[in-house]
Amino acid sequence: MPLYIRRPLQSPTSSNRLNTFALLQPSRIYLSCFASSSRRVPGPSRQDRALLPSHRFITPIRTFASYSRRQHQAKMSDANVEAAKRAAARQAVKDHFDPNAANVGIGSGTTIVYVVEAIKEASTNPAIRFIPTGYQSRQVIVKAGLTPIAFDSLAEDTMLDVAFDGADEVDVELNCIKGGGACLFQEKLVAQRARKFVCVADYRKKQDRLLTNWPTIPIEVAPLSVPAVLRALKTLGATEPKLRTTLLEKSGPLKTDQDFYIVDAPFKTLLVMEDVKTGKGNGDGSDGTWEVNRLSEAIKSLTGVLEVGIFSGLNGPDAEALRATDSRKTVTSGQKPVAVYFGMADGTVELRTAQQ
Ligand SMILES: O=C[C@H](O)[C@H](O)[C@H](O)COP(=O)(O)O
Repeated sequence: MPLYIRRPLQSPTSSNRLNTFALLQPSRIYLSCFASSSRRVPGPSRQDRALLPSHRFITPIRTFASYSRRQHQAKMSDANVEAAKRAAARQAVKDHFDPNAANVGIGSGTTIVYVVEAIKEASTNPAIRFIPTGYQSRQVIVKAGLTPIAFDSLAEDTMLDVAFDGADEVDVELNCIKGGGACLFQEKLVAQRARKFVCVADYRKKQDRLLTNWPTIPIEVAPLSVPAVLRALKTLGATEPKLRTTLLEKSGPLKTDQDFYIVDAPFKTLLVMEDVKTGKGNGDGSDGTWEVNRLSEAIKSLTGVLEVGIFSGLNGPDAEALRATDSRKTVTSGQKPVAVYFGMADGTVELRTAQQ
């Protein structure tokens, strides 16, 4: 149902109060702004009313005190999230970074900055080579005074000792959604090349199932294929897949480090394998439910899709063990983390590991 709300645009004073009407609809936001002192706040215009056959009109009375309290709470919660990321990063580095390592993968995003900070505190050994997963990741490595080396400079048989990265959401089986910051292809390359992938995140990312809090699956797509991929995603059950634009919408679609585009596809909350075993859904899309691995494969098979932002299947050590017994060498590399460190709101760090 459309929602008609009024809210202050800035902290109100008795002489000059800025109010705004916002009509929130799924596809449109109407905004009208006016200054008022003591005069009565007008309701929606006739034109707006025509657009709103069944609107709700809410007129909250907001004081300066409640306004600044909200701002203060938002700042506190931002600080909380950053503290959570830092705590998780420190613990992950303490447990998984070996100062004698040869090659270490470094992911992208805001959390990885704390991982690099903790690595730098543990060692600045110039012999350790850090493999970035994109432009921002390389910048973080260079700024920390560590030694970056491009992924394609690695000898073919060289495995990374460990790769650290963030995630947008993680489920109980350690499947991850990644790509919220438009990095996923190089992150997957690096995770698959690592003996172990260690994920670091804050409490908002810790969920039982994927697509619980995080709304969409990011997919990296060749620009030419975007219309066809959008259509195909709808047939797979994505409700309203969208091409991601830059913050300044008029600048057009957002480009990845590969000069590709990102499509964000919303699906119903995904099932884990256990859900399919216990009859919670077919998990193959036939009844509207998708199991994580099945959806990842279905999206990856679309022409024009470079990579999908679901990290699932095997983890590094499991892939290694299977490969040792696989004479045909068909086992693909692991891409799932062996451990996920979640910084919690109360300052503690929770650990989910592959064995749990
Ligand atoms: O595209 C970005 C990457 O997949 C990030 O690792 C992911 O979005 C998590 O980012 P952040 O640490 O900023 O939450």
